[in-house]
Amino acid sequence: MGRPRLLVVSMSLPVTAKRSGEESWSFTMSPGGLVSALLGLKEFETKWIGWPGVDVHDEIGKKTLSIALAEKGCIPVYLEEVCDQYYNGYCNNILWPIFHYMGTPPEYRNDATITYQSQYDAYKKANQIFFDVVKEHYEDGDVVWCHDYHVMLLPQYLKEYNNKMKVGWFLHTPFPSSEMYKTLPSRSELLRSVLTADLVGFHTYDFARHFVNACMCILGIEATSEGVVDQGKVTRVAVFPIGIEPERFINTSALSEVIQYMKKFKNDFGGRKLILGVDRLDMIKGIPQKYQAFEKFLEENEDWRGKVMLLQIAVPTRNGIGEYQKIKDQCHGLVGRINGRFGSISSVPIIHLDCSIDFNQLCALYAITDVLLVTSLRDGMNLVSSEFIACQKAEKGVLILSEFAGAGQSLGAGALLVNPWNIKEVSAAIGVALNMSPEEKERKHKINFQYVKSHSTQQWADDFMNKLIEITTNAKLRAGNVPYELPAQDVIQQYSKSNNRLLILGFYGTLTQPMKSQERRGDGMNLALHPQLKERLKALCNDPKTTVVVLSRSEKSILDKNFGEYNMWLAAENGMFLRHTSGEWVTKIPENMNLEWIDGVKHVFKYFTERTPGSFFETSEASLVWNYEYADTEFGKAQARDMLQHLWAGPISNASVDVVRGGQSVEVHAVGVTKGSAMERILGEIVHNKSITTPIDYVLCMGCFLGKDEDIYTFLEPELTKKTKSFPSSGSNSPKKVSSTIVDLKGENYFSVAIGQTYTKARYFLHSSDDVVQLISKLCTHNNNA
Ligand SMILES: O=P(O)(O)OC[C@H]1O[C@H](O[C@H]2O[C@H](CO)[C@@H](O)[C@H](O)[C@H]2O)[C@H](O)[C@@H](O)[C@@H]1O
Ligand SMILES: O=c1ccn([C@@H]2O[C@H](COP(=O)(O)OP(=O)(O)O)[C@@H](O)[C@H]2O)c(=O)[nH]1
Repeated sequence: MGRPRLLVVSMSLPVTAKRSGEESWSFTMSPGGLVSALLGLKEFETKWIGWPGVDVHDEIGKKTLSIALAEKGCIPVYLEEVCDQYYNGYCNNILWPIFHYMGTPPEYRNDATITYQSQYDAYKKANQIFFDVVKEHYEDGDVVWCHDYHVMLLPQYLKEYNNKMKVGWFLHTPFPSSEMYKTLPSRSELLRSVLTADLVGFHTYDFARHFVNACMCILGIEATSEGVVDQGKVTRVAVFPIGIEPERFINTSALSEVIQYMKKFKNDFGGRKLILGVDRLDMIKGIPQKYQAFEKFLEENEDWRGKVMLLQIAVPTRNGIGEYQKIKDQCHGLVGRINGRFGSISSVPIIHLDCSIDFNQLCALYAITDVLLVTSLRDGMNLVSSEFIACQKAEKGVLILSEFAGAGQSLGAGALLVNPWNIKEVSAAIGVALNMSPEEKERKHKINFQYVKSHSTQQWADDFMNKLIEITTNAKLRAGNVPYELPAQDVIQQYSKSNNRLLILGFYGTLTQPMKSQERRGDGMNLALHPQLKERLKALCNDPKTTVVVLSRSEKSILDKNFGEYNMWLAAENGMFLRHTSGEWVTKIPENMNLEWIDGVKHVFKYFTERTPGSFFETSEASLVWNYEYADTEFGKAQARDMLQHLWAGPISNASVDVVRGGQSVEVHAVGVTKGSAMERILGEIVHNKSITTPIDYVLCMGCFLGKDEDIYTFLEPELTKKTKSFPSSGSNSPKKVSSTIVDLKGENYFSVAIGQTYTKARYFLHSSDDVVQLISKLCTHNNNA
């Protein structure tokens, strides 16, 4: 199968257009790492959709620019009147600062036409325009790869239009902690849209974790090991650290023109050691902090004055935004002060250039640099660091790298990592770098060079695309496996044919009334059997051919109260305790299970229950569940998030427990306590107790279970039970071998059913416990007729 065509969508095209005549256009390369990185995508047939950097209002202009761009594989998106409020406003004045921990900017007060809402409206409109262009150029089978915070609504628009589209979204900036993200007024809509993509990618694990946390805290949805699940739809969240195209830098720095530049620059710098900075002139890059640290270094190291210089390439960016003007003025002020303090007639310590530079010159500078100084206050990745590593020659330079750049995680081992806010620390690192031995420089360089060489842009893109294709292909396969609505007729037919049936039923959400029709209670929930089930269940339980087990996370007393009068098996606390209603409870807690954490957790649950009206918690011997279903939803979510933080910081920090964040609950239990893992013990007990001789030839297993408990559905899958299972016998710790003939399941006599969810390992689903009532009624009718 050939590679699919790739539609890359990003705010900016790789080239910025400038009109040079009515029908003619010239182009320069757009600045920034996103463009540098994506230019490396050589192995895909790619069309790049984005803004050409200019507004074009006449038809001739639009047409000629489209033609000129088509030759470069680019398709223009004209943003026209929304451009300013979209790009300068919502993207770069609202999302950018929040994503980089610079806080939510206050609304403009002096211009009533520019409000938070007007900028968000422009954002929506612009995303709609991007969508229109994608729609026009999309061909069946294409992969649409959306880039960055500028197009967070695009995945939703695309999926609403055509759910079969393969859509990925990658964020090039940090994704902040949910504490910061939640200040964004449109936080939920943006998250929900991004979650419609098939794959969501980030540069680092921290960013991915923050994103998943935000989804859990803000949308109240469940996280899985692979991503997040929202209303049955799984969105994969994964980490893909971007790289550069190393050969491009290695080869360029070997060009004779570049070698000439190297000689020239060395000569120009008069033998002084060179500290280099290459950044867009952006607040996040920490350029003022860099200057302050260099000033401190010069202050404290008189010997180095006149022997070292800092060259800062401050690439112009986002000039339409006031904050970017301010940072420019601030930098100029600092440079003036420092040069005034430490300069001489023949030289100044800092050269600050407000411009881009030619690629060959950039490579030459990287090659002769003694120290590359990266002081980003926050940075998605920072490709400049990798580019510097790739251009090094025989005499190696040192990388000083901010721990707040994504690159800190990849290149930290071969760099001097610093906190850019700590001026003293950065100043000290400058000293260490300038005095580092050639051997140490070589050692550090080697580590990083290996990394840069082996983590190219192409590799990054391949990894993302392969994952996206794998996911969408599996999703297609899975689509065939999506559970079917339970075929009641088959359930009854098989039931009537069988002689030894096993019914495993959950309680909460399965045998209780559907949530909405239950009364809200302030004092916790009085879990109660659905009133319409009482008589019917009794009839089933009394059928000698049928064994009924209620397997619940609830504690013994709740099951006693609801089911004590029925002829059935009760498995409380996910199978930790078991009894037939005619007998006593038997403990199934493994002897070595550590339960010391219980009291601490109970304390935290009590604290939050008292402060969250409508919430309640269930406590049992090996697990606790805090439920906020009847509390205010938003407040409950926020409390759950705080609660988790308290738990991790205290009572469970070293305990072997699993913490499961359900839809509207937090559950803590000893590691490995799942319904599936309890099945062996339960079956062993039943088989032993009933002295079963004929195999179980019918299983109906229904529940509204947490993801971690869905192992119950697979435990009895006919394929798996073909193998011999060993069940521990009653009162003995040694497993008793029970042959697979104890359960004789084939495809048609095994029904695993998830209630109210379609993202499940179960074969079938039912909408709600009302359907369970219907089904059990039908089974009873069969009993009566038989
Ligand atoms: O297009 P601009 O608004 O001028 O900004 C340029 C780009 O800045 C950001 O780049 C990020 O992407 C890099 C590559 O992944 C990463 O190394 C860096 O840390 C980020 O800041 C922005 O995310 C892009 O959308 C802009 O095009
Ligand atoms: O005059 C210049 C100097 C550098 N760069 C490039 O800008 C990118 C900066 O990427 P980085 O990831 O470091 O930060 P970003 O600007 O994307 O935030 C690098 O590829 C640089 O080579 C540029 O476009 N023009």
